Amino acid sequence: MLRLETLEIVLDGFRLAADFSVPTGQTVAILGPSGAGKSTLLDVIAGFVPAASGRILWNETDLNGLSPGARPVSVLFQDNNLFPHLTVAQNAGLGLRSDLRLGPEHHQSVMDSLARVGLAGMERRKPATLSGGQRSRAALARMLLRGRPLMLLDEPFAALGPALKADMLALVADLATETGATVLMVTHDPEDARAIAPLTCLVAEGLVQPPHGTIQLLRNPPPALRRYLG
Ligand SMILES: Nc1ncnc2c1ncn2[C@@H]1O[C@H](COP(=O)(O)OP(=O)(O)OP(=O)(O)O)[C@@H](O)[C@H]1O
Repeated sequence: MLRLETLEIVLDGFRLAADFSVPTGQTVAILGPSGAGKSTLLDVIAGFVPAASGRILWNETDLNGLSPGARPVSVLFQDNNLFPHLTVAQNAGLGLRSDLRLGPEHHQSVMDSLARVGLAGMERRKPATLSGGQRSRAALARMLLRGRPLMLLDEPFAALGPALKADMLALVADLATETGATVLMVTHDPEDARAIAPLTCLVAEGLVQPPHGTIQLLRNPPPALRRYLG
């Protein structure tokens, strides 16, 4: 279980508070206005930004003070964070070892993960030769290989067209089910939440609200969400 316990984030004039739990294996959408703090929340959980106070617990372990690499977390950003000079297989392989010293068993895992995300046969390609969707798939393969139980997605598919985005969301949902991962996904699109996240946290007015049922929340939005949805 992920627990944010009286968590407070303070950055210059910006403040954000959170106090709730997410059960293991759940997929939660993080929805809210621009500048509300959605990305900052993920950055704090991932360890890129320190919390001002409170605890971030993963199965009773406090993550505060652990470096990003030591946390049970992998992050997928919109730009996919692929290295242009590395092949698809090498980019994925970074999920296993950051120095890319991979043995034969690692190579097999890389091939398996690329096949799982639909990139079989593209192992030797460079990111620049891939479509946007294929780049997202390569980043997902790396995430699979990292094998971390907490997946943080920051608007990963915002640049993709609707059909491709739907495919990628379905792939994320399948991978989360297969691996039992807990997923927090920042999105601007309520339809993304509806598609794969049974629960949604609304971020607005300095507060990350505890997860609510997505369908119920969107059917009967509180004032802050109604303002955001327009
Ligand atoms: N390193 C930082 N130092 C100071 N303020 C910051 C820093 N990073 C983010 N902020 C501020 O924190 C607030 C929240 O930003 P954040 O990017 O988390 O919002 P968001 O909800 O993800 O927005 P968007 O939907 O537009 O991506 C903003 O006011 C931003 O300017």
